[in-house]
Amino acid sequence: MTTIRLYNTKSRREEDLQPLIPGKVRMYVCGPTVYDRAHIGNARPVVVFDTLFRLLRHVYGADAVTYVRNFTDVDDKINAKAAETGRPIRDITDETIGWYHADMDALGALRPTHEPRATEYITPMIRMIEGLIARGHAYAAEGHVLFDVRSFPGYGALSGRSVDDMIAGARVEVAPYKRDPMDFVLWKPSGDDLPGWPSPWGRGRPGWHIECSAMSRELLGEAFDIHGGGIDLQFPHHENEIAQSCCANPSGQFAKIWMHNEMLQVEGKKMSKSLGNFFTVRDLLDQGFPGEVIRFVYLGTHYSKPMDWTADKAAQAEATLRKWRALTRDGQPGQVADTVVAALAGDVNTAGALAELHKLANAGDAAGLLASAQLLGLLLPEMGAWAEVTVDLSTHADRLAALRAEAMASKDFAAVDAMKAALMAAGVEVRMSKAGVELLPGAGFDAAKLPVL
Ligand SMILES: Nc1ncnc2c1ncn2[C@@H]1O[C@H](COP(=O)(O)OP(=O)(O)OP(=O)(O)O)[C@@H](O)[C@H]1O
Ligand SMILES: [Zn+2]
Repeated sequence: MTTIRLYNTKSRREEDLQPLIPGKVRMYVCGPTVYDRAHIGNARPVVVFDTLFRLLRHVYGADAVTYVRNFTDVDDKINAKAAETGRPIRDITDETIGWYHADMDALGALRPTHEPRATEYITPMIRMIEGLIARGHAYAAEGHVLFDVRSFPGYGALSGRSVDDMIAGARVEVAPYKRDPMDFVLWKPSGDDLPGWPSPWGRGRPGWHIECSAMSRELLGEAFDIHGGGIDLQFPHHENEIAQSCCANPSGQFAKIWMHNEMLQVEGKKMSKSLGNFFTVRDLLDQGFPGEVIRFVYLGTHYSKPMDWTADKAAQAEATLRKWRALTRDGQPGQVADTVVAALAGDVNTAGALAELHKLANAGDAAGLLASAQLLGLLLPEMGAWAEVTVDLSTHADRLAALRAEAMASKDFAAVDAMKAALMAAGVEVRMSKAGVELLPGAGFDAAKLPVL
């Protein structure tokens, strides 16, 4: 059986994946807080861990892999959205989950085995908090329950920092009910206008971190193989998850391998809602970028490296996929190439796997290309509709060539420039050379926007 090697953020080295239960793999990935459309940064962990999920299913068998990704549907940002819009919280979270599914399906991401909603796991959260209090790791104060960070010597091990360094570096909330500024909230009180559940500490709601600890324990057990998420979650979220889970279940070891995807950036900064420098997956799909093209762009960069979205990368991805789709159009998938599996098994080296796909295409191995690309979530039959669009742009090309010939004589290029701009606005790639005029439908092509001749 193929050995999969993964970089473990916790041990800071690559490790062989050796499932705790031989032959079965359990993976948890932190999912979205549902109050708004996912931006393309939020989609990066989805594609990364979907690719790993597909590899695990290939190596261990589809039924041997359990993948859990949660929905955080109780959060102050959701409450704020409800207050701002006057809409019921459940409407907002249901609608956002529907969008999330549609957008991530469009990127070829398989649905995880379980997608728990935090609000359906309040009882296990309360039970876990009670356990933490009983073991002396948490304390109740003024309707809140706080985790006592100093009670867990391993705090900071994931990010490699001491508690004192963290206090200096983080913006920690100082509150009168906290024994230590680093102590974090497990439970907080809710007024009548906010969502709340009865608890031993009064009506209230859970803190964010306890959700993942409680849901992973319910669905995967006290110890499991892989925990993933964006690197922005390493501290404090994952550090807090480890503290909660290890203290509540001292015999378990929680997650064995921690994986973190680097950030999708805009001009060197993390794409994020708070910075306002974001656009959504839906924006790209609406502009006509096929989901498959977006996925290909993500796969071009290793998950541990920051990446930018550029139109240039999308154009290259689209050209490659058109070629591969044409090559594999009438064929059936053959064997997945060992070279592609080997690349992915080396810490999910997706860029390396794409390089192997290029080799298969160059060798004319259509059946191998199709099977191997599908392992990466590409060239799936249900994602190919966009590539079937064939358009005849020859009339437009002839007209542009004629305008250019006139302009050469008159030295007035205004009409050429206007026609070129109109074609580009319709998503047409315009290539003009001495040899002639070539027009190709590009990313975002929309026949309805073509200039009328
Ligand atoms: N720019 C980004 N690049 C890659 N992953 C990201 C980026 N921004 C958020 N993520 C990841 O998206 C997932 C969903 O996170 P969540 O819904 O909490 O988004 P968020 O962090 O609130 O977004 P924002 O930072 O824009 O407010 C997490 O795994 C998080 O690490
Ligand atoms: Zn989490």
